[in-house]
Amino acid sequence: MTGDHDPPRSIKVVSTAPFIVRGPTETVKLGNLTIPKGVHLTLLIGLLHYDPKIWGEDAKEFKPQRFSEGVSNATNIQSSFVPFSSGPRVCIGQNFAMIEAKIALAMILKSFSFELSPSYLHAPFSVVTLTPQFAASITWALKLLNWLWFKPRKLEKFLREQGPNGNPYRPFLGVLEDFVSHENRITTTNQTNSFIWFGPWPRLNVADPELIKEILNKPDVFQKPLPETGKILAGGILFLEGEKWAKHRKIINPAFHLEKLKNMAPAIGVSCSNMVEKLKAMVSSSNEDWCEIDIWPYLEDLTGDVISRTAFGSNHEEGSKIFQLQREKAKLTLQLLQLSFIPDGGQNTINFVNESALFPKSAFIKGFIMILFRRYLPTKTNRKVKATANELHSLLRGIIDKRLKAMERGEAIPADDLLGILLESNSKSNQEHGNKNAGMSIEDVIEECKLFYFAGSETTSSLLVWTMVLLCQHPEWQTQAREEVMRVFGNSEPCFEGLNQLKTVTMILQEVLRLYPPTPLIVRGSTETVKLGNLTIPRGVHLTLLIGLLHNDPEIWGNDAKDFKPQRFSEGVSNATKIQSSFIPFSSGPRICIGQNFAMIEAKIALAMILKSFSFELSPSYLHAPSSMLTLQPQFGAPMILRSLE
Ligand code: HEM
Repeated sequence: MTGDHDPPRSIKVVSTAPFIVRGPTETVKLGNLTIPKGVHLTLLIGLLHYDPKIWGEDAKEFKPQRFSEGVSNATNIQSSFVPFSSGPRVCIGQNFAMIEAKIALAMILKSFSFELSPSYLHAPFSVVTLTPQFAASITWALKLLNWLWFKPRKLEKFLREQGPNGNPYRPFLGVLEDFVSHENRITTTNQTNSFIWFGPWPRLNVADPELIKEILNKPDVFQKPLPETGKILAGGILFLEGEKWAKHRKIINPAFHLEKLKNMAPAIGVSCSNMVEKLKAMVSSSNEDWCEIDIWPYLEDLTGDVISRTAFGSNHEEGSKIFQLQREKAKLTLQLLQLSFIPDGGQNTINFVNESALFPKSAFIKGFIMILFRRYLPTKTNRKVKATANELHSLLRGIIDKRLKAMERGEAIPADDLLGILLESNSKSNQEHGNKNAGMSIEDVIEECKLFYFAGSETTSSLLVWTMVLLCQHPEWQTQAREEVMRVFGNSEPCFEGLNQLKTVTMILQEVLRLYPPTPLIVRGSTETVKLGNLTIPRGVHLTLLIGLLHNDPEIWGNDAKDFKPQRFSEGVSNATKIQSSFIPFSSGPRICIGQNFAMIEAKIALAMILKSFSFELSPSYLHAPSSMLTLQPQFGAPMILRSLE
């Protein structure tokens, strides 16, 4: 639009053609009519040009001489000749078109005389020139159709021809039901050769250790599908890819080096000892020497508190507030998903092959729809999620700004917490590249801090709770672990140096990670068509890496695969199975969990402190219901009877 005047605000273009269409953006008066928004007006240029009232009785005749005195004298009604439209949006190319037409005509006239062939049929018809807007709508409609129907059908055919089986594709809620009933039963006997539907994407199950290894070793080819859905809960490195991921990973890595973690061990100890003190107070306030407590919320609080302390050190108070807000936000968001398992009937170990737990489909579908519209519907929960997210963001920004200002003033910033190490590593990266924007932006740092809570607290509390449950179910291992802790630490507080000597505790934690991996499955999608084993995987197929199933496979772990036997790790992880890379609770390859050492140190300190202070057994009210939403959690908590030992 290069006219001297802007088009009238109340009329907007709908399309251009031999006729022109307009639609008012608000109710307007037009002559005697009131035209509300939503009514389209077809401006019939053709009819106008043939109108005898305007052009005379010979309106339909070819009489160029009517223009002999110029356009303005050709009719008595001005603006009746609008082949190029009129007003501010008059055709910008009218002169171009006239020049071109004149040159072409002049050359033809110079070279030829011409007459109509007898075969000529006079049949002018109008081909609508699509406006970009119109074209875009059609393109989008076709894309949508392709996405929802043609592509899934093509992928399905492609997969079936190669062997894998699954339910036929049924768009919309049909495929959701498929997802619900299959994914969550973690299902069927022939896992690896089957797929389920997740929306229009087929998800192929993979539980072969070699294939899983191959997938995880090629993070550029096998990336996280739908990172946007993950970002609803957290941002940061977990959902980054390519160069940005590599940059963040390099900057964050130093924060998780062992010598840094060693410095964080005392802070972890403080959080653990605070929790133990609270539990002791509960026991001593009861009339007996024991007390029934649901240990799950205590462990959730513990791992959040540990991140608050280790991430923000001196700003621990603000860190705790951040944790509360983060948890509130995650809970509100998960409320929208409302997913849950029905208990599996009190089995001793979760059985990933024959798991009969089911999601209530209606709750799932309702939750899924709600999350889809989460950003658009101003529901009470949505508004609360947004307000919480804003508060969280400004708190984090406040802490980071304070630290950055201190750095600018040349003050020594605390470099023994995750945030300090992150900022230090970031500023090193800026210096190395001689560019103050080479590292992460403040927004990036904020996202990474939020991710520490998300990735680090639910996972570690999951490990701790299942460890306690299994130690209740196998009291002989509880006794052995306690004896070891007492041998190593005696009456002193557990410290970093002693953790390496906790062989039995380590074996127990590993066996729990095998049977109850906090992240029982991870998903990838290929960025291009690739060979994977005997299969060709086109882009658009998702791959579900069934860590839980892999950890329970009798062919890998033996016939006692489902039993709790920490002794299988007595010679270390590499000797626990014949097939290497079959134990991957922290994933593997370049994107292996950055916090695995952190998690193990935290779990050992916490467990050592609990074992020193209490003996524990399951309460009769305990219901064994491992439920996997994002991490494996006890759906009905973990009520236990704690007896004080000190
Ligand atoms: C028992 C505890 C934990 C388990 C079982 C666990 C498991 C995992 C797994 C399976 C992944 C890979 C996810 C994927 O690629 O889709 C992962 C990634 C990650 N974990 Fe952990 N995690 C634990 C604790 C932690 C802790 C304590 C932190 C930090 C404080 C942490 C931070 C991360 C981060 C940042 C990533 C993303 C790494 C990347 O993409 O490069 N995790 N974790």
